[in-house]
Amino acid sequence: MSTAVTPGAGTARGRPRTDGHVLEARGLSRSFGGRTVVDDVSFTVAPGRMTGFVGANGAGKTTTMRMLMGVLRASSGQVLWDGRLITAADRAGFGYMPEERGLYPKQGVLDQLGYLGRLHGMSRRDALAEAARLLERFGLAGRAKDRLESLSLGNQQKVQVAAALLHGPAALVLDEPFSGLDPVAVDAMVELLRERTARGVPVLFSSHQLELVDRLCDTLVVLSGGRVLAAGTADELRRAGPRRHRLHCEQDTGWVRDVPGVRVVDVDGPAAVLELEDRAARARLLEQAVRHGLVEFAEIVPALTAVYREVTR
Ligand SMILES: Nc1ncnc2c1ncn2[C@@H]1O[C@H](COP(=O)(O)OP(=O)(O)OP(=O)(O)O)[C@@H](O)[C@H]1O
Repeated sequence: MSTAVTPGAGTARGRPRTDGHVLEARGLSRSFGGRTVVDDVSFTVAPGRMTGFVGANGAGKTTTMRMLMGVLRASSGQVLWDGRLITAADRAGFGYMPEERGLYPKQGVLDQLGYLGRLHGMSRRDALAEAARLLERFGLAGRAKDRLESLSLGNQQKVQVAAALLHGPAALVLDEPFSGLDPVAVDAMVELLRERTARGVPVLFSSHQLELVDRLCDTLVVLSGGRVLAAGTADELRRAGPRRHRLHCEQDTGWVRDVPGVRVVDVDGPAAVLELEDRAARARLLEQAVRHGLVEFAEIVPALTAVYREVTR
């Protein structure tokens, strides 16, 4: 099923801000040796919104993010910042966590962050102070003087995130920032990212951890085979799929098969999962259900994992 949903004005996590900047991919495509791996991809990352970028291995997420950041040239299409063509100066103000990471393994953690902060125009003092604060938030204050390569991979990852956040970026583009992090580190990172969105920063991150994406994201972009299959809030994507209800009675629910306007997805003894054609079908169903000892009738709110499977099927 292919679903295209335009993000609405409000979300379960609050109204989007209108005072920040908008990052936009417009018709981005990229081919390698004649093979198109990103094909006419368009989406926006709104100010103050956390946008999750999901899709199977090889769907084209990293390639798209590289084009957004200008480290890879697009075969066609544009990247816009506040509705105009993005510039190198705009991008220099972004925080980017590339898939290939790219800090210096032999350099000390704090020194390295201080150096990166200076590259972004911070004073040495401010860069070191902010780096120390971020390391503290990630529980790495005691490792500040250690060489990066002496840290575990998960801890190196936290330093990478700190590097992306250090200079107060105007937008964040993060390629799988959560992979390999323990649950406490995930929580610390969620909190840090939420602080940024609360200030109006647009955040785009890719992830294969759908439960996390569900918990964190205001908006989702689902990529498959280099194309956008669906985009919208998690609630909009849920609503775009079939609406299902769970019925539970005291007696066997096999009778539901004979109720006009009711499509049976599954019947298992006293429980059934159903799709209803209209309100009349619902009324007919409930009338019968009461006679069979109705215990529960409720709409099923699908997990994002189920929605994802549905749209990529
Ligand atoms: N430099 C390159 N040269 C040739 N093919 C490439 C290059 N970079 C990416 N590809 C191909 O483009 C496709 C998309 O890759 P990409 O890394 O963007 O996917 P992804 O969605 O980020 O995957 P994953 O979830 O595994 O990281 C893949 O088939 C990949 O092999």
